[in-house]
Amino acid sequence: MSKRVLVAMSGGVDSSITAKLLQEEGYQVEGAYMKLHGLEANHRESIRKVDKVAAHLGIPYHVLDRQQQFQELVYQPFIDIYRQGQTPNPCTFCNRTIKFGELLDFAHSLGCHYLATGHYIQCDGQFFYQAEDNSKDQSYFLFNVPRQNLLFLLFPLAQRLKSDVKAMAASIPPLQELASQAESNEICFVEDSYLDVLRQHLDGVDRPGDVVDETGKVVGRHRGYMHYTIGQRKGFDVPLSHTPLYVKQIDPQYNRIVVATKEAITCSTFTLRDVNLFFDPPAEGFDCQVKVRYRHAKVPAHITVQGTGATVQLQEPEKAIAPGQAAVFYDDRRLLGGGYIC
Ligand SMILES: Nc1ncnc2c1ncn2[C@@H]1O[C@H](COP(=O)(O)OP(=O)(O)OP(=O)(O)O)[C@@H](O)[C@H]1O
Repeated sequence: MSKRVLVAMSGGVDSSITAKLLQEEGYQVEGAYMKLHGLEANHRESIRKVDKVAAHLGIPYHVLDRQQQFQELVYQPFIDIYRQGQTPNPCTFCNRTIKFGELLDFAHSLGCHYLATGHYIQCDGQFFYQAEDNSKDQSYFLFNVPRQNLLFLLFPLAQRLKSDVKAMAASIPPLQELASQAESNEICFVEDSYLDVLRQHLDGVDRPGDVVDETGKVVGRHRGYMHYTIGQRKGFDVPLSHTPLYVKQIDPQYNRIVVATKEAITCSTFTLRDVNLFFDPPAEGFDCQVKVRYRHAKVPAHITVQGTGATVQLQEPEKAIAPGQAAVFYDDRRLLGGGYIC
């Protein structure tokens, strides 16, 4: 009997082609759409597309309401972390707890052997590897998936280029509308700016405050501390400075940001919390390459793990080490794990 797979279907082109490819490979496919955020109109439109794709493929699909879990495990932490003056990475929370947590449990409860998504990532059951299509590689966001769950994951787009996936959809009449739609938002519940989301829940998002230098001297004004991320160079006003200044520290208690020169914001040692690894690390630590932001290049580093935390020692100092963001470890294209910057 063919193996059963649950495909996480968003109504987008990637997961629709994922379902099609698996069906062509002989899997018995069913879909699942999850209601995560509270944007009802978006759900209606997405479910309409899932329904159309499922009808074309002749597969059943489930609509799961996971709004409460999403609120608790992804959305509220996102708000809390910004309020604390840090920069969260909500997709990594969702991937750990919902997409590759709850949804995998649901797949197993149905009797499916595997869960598949339209992520651009490779997986051999033990490790993730960066996708063939570098421009779409989503490995950074998957560092926190529970290690034991990798055995049950399938990613048919691993070796594909986004352009080929779109071309494939464009050649199938019921999927054509998916091929031409714009890329989905980076964060599914942020329609325009993350600040609009924060404004719905917090006072003071746009409360101006002082910009100070490293000695504490007031040198300018800012628009509200939640507008900033460590390493940011724009969006605050320091009238008398002739050198470019960057955000070095965010002080939510006094609604202040500390700015400094580029040299002063670089650092080569920092610590991580909530570390997740796909292998057992040696006691003396290990060498790897680290990405401290999604769009940053990897840099060589040595990692020492202590309990659920770790210390990262970079070979060369980096700027913009932002608390709340993920530091993700690689061995060339292989993803080793990562943690959240303290
Ligand atoms: N609401 C959802 N319900 C079920 N699965 C989802 C949902 N949102 C995303 N996914 C799954 O997670 C994958 C990656 O999500 P992401 O938001 O990065 O979408 P994407 O790269 O634009 O993919 P797609 O074109 O399938 O929307 C999707 O391909 C899909 O398998």
